[in-house]
Amino acid sequence: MIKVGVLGARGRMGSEVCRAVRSADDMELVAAVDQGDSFEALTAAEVVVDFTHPGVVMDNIKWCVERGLHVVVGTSGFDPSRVDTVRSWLTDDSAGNVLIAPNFGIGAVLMMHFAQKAAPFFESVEIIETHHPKKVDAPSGTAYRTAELVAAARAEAGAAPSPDATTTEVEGARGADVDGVRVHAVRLSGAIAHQEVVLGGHGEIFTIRHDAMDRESFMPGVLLAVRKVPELDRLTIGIETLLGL
Ligand SMILES: NC(=O)C1=CN([C@@H]2O[C@H](COP(=O)(O)OP(=O)(O)OC[C@H]3O[C@@H](n4cnc5c(N)ncnc54)[C@H](OP(=O)(O)O)[C@@H]3O)[C@@H](O)[C@H]2O)C=CC1
Ligand SMILES: O=C(O)C1=N[C@H](C(=O)O)C[C@H](O)C1
Repeated sequence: MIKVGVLGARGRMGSEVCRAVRSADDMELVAAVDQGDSFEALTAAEVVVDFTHPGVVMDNIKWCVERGLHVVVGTSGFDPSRVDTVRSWLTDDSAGNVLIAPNFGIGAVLMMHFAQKAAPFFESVEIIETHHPKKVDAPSGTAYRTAELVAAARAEAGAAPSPDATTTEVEGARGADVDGVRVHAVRLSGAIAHQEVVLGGHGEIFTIRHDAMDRESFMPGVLLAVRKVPELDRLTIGIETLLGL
């Protein structure tokens, strides 16, 4: 039995993770911790799952790895400098391993993978993410990661920047620039988590779209990460390699 602790246990994702862990035959939920609770109960865990807030997740990871706990992180807000900081905490062999995944949905991971593959073949690429209005960060971690992957694939292939003749604009009209890729964030009642990667070429537009209609969709990826993180090498970004991609 893998002993699992959950941080952010009363949140939208944390509560779903607690349910999924309780239902898994090979896991035991030993700690469910949220804002204001003592972290001490987490020391009974082998793996801690964090779905909290971008403002606190770094402290949470540090607390866990210093105690040799492995951490599966779903919380968003990871730019390259945060990733480097986490890596710097894992040089000691006594530290736990960390897996940070911008998205645990199998379809969302495939969307990112296909976008990366398609990106060098089209002149233009932009990303539109749509989320529920209670989401605290923009753009989403998934959109940010997709832009990084798309930009890296285009750079490796020697692709030119997406053409854009805009010289005057109302600020924000063209979205955020992430590594040269435009990312647009929509916040909409009724939405959960949705993303389109739109690629434009000569006389054609190719759209790769993913919709998460229920937070249950993230659970197979979270449970897979919990099972695998103890045997991974220090820091892993995304669950792509766990899926054989
Ligand atoms: N990787 C993925 O597949 C997915 C990632 N996410 C990400 O997960 C994160 C959480 O999302 P969501 O569940 O919707 O957010 P919620 O606000 O519903 O849940 C976050 C929970 O964490 C609690 N919390 C805040 N600070 C702490 C702390 N220091 N210690 C313990 N608990 C704390 C919050 O308490 P309080 O409300 O009192 O502040 C809240 O209960 C976001 O960054 C989101 O983008 C979401 C879905 C999928
Ligand atoms: O806040 C959410 O809901 C989600 N957050 C993650 C992100 O920022 O990409 C994953 C998913 O999009 C849902």
